[in-house]
Amino acid sequence: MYHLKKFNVTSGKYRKLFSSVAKVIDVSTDDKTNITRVYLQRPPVNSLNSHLLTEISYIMDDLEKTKCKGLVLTSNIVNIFSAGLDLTEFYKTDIQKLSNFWTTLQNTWLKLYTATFPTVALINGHSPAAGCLLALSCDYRIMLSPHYTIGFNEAKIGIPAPFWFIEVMQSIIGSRKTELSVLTGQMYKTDEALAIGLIDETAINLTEAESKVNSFFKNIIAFPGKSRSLMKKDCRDHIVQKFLLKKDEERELVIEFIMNPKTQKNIELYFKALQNKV
Ligand SMILES: CCCCC/C=C\CCC/C=C/CC(=O)SCCNC(=O)CCNC(=O)[C@H](O)C(C)(C)COP(=O)(O)OP(=O)(O)OC[C@H]1O[C@@H](n2cnc3c(N)ncnc32)[C@H](O)[C@@H]1OP(=O)(O)O
Repeated sequence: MYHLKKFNVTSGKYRKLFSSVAKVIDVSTDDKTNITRVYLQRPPVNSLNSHLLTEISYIMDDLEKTKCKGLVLTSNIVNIFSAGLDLTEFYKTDIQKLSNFWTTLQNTWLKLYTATFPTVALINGHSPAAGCLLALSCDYRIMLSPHYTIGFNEAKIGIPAPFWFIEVMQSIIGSRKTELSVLTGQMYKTDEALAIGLIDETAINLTEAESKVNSFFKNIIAFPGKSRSLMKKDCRDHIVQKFLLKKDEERELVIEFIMNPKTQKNIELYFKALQNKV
């Protein structure tokens, strides 16, 4: 359950706006700029389960209502931005739970992708699969170097990345690079990601990253009217419309695919490999 609390913890630069019972997210807003920082903090690896996705979804709703001027999406977990979807949501589940989970993912993604305010991903750790999607769905990406990786690795698990994951990547790095990337399940190091345009800037530490985040917002914050958000809508609308058209059909395909015993076996093996890695 998510609560909006406008309590004034104003001792620091930021005032706390939100709190959630399980605290899988921390949120703070700069009083002067009305730019909000959302920190994912679901141990151990910020994997996206129903609860975390629902929290993100509520926050997106609240930020739209409170006329947020900008969102910075980042992580409070050391070395991890997000490990992508929580694979336990796929493993030994039932149709109703899976259906609810997928619907939550779809709805939450749509809110992030169509946010009317500017969004920046400060990628301060590894970002595979749906973690990569979160970052790609923001308007701008700044990633810490050199140790982290980002990309769609779904091919390696034996589950296809959904068409809208692929189309978002295509809109950023183009069709050929996306095809090469998803078919090989390639994870890119920070500098490689910059070279193919998957991210916009790199930073050697958090201080430099924050300074780049501030420059991004400084450039656009004074733009008058709604022209920026209208153009963002135009740039993304072809993906959004296709997504809305196919959303229900896709959920059924996902259920069929994930519930298949062969897929369950692949997920089990992948989990074992994760646990046994040296
Ligand atoms: C036409 C038909 C279409 C049908 C389509 C069907 C389905 C579509 C769905 C496809 C979409 C998928 C998107 C996804 O996001 S799938 C998830 C992909 N994510 C990963 O593969 C990440 C795997 N994890 C890692 O690579 C690493 O854990 C790491 C994130 C780089 C962090 O490494 P490290 O710091 O070394 O931590 P550990 O590896 O030791 O992990 C700690 C702990 O966390 C567990 N874990 C890791 N990732 C996940 C995860 N995604 N879900 C659940 N649990 C995860 C890991 O097993 C460890 O657990 P233990 O401590 O118990 O060992």
